[in-house]
Amino acid sequence: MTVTTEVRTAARVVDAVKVYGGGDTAVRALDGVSVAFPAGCFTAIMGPSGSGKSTLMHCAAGLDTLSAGAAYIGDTELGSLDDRRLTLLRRDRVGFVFQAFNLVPTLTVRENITLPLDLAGRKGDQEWVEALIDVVGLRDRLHHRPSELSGGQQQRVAVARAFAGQPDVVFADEPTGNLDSRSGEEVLGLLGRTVRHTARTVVMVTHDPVAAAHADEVVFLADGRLVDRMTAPTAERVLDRMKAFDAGTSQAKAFDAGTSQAKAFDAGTSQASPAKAFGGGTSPAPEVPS
Ligand SMILES: Nc1ncnc2c1ncn2[C@@H]1O[C@H](COP(=O)(O)OP(=O)(O)OP(=O)(O)O)[C@@H](O)[C@H]1O
Repeated sequence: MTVTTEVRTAARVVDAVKVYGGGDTAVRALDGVSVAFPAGCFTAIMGPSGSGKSTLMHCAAGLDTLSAGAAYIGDTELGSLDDRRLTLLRRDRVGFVFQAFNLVPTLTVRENITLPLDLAGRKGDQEWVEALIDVVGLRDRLHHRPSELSGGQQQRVAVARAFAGQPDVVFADEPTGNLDSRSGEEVLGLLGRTVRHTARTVVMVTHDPVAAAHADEVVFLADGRLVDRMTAPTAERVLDRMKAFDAGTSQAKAFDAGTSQAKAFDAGTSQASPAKAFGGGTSPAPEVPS
């Protein structure tokens, strides 16, 4: 007897193309990417600077739109949704962790964790929220404000907030970029444990092979294309794979004046993302419940 196990897909893009700008200055940031992020897995997206990692994440998460192709959360095609439905989908079915934590400074740790539920007017699953608080190890800090926490603790709050509404998928954009290596390891361990213990899904963009090694699988982008995948990654193997990119692009890099431009765009998009991620409005900080 043959037993086939169907792997559910939490998010995917099909033939994804993203072009920024037009005419001579058009940049093809995604050039026909098809990739599925399996449910219950921790996937890292890696690739050289400017390869399209953030663009892929933003389009897969519904923070930006594709020029061609399709993006799905579960079976929902994002291009078929109007702005209101897309905002609701992001709020109810997607969690986000950003490099800059993006906690609301005037709210306590507990209020920050339950913010997505409060904004949605949902009570959520109390047992799940209490378990999350224990998993992130912040029970004795629940009444503190973010400014009273270390960077690592703040990011642990952001991780708990991302999972609070039991989303289909949590997207993490360089979640350890602002942390020292020890706090970074803690946050990555936490993401990995949450995926394994709760069968939730995480998709993480990172530059760091050590961070990528926490994932179940790494997908590699180069020049807006999916070029490789690696299961059961180790930091050494990921580093070796990245070195192969470096060898291939070192000549081109000598003439590359585009990197700082990419960073500037990055700064722009990561500023814009949190507002959309937590309600879709234009104000960067959500309203504070009294
Ligand atoms: N808003 C934008 N307008 C124009 N070009 C953009 C914009 N955002 C990104 N790009 C370009 O698209 C390409 C892919 O950028 P993206 O930020 O997705 O790459 P990345 O792999 O995340 O880079 P990094 O590792 O440096 O953050 C780059 O060439 C970048 O310059």
